[in-house]
Amino acid sequence: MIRFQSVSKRYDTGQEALSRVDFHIERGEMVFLTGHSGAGKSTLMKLIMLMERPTQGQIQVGGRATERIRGSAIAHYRRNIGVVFQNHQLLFDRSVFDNVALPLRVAGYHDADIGRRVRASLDKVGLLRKERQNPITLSGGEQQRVGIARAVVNKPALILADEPTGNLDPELSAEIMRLFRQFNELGMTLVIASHDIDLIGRMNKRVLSLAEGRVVAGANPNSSGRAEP
Ligand SMILES: Nc1ncnc2c1ncn2[C@@H]1O[C@H](COP(=O)(O)OP(=O)(O)OP(=O)(O)O)[C@@H](O)[C@H]1O
Repeated sequence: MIRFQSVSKRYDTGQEALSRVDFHIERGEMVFLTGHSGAGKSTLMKLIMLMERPTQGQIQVGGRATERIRGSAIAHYRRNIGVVFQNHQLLFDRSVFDNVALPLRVAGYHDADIGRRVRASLDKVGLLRKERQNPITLSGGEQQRVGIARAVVNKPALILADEPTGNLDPELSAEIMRLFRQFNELGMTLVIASHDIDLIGRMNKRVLSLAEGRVVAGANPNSSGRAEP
């Protein structure tokens, strides 16, 4: 699903965020991405999203060489990737329903389709009853679940989550992880960047570890990159 081959990224400032990174994530895997602050986790995600381009090396996503994806093809490519952020980036001047509907409206879906898909997605995260509320009236954990419903409403093959539990207490974090596991069981591939070593340890999934822009563990599906219990 995702293959990095000798990928380096140097920003215009001269900072080398990733250095000759090699790894492979198979379709249907759920992988944690970990490493200290500044290790390159967000840069790796931005390269997959085509928000940044590598200075060296090749990136394949879904069997496609991403360097060939340019111009108007980028928006189309991104529709197959759901993104979840720590600060979920909800719009507080619209309802929960409208927030989740946004990617479908951008993609030009018909209203009837939008209604059906948004409700199915809100149902999965347990927020169907709150569709008319403004997200500002929801708790932090509920807001994060709205962000997750929006990320999966398109039924993407791949979900990227950057510190999705950063602001949440341990119980809510575990709940978000249960949701991610359910999506994984439905066949989605997930890459989750997190600092939360305890939480990652309990999930018993592969851990891809970065240190100073290099992969130090868990580069391949069969590598022993699991967190210590
Ligand atoms: N747009 C940018 N321009 C210049 N340098 C950048 C840019 N974005 C990131 N960097 C640098 O690249 C390195 C890796 O940053 P990145 O954000 O990928 O790390 P991270 O592992 O996600 O960190 P954190 O856990 O703190 O979010 C850091 O040294 C950072 O300062």
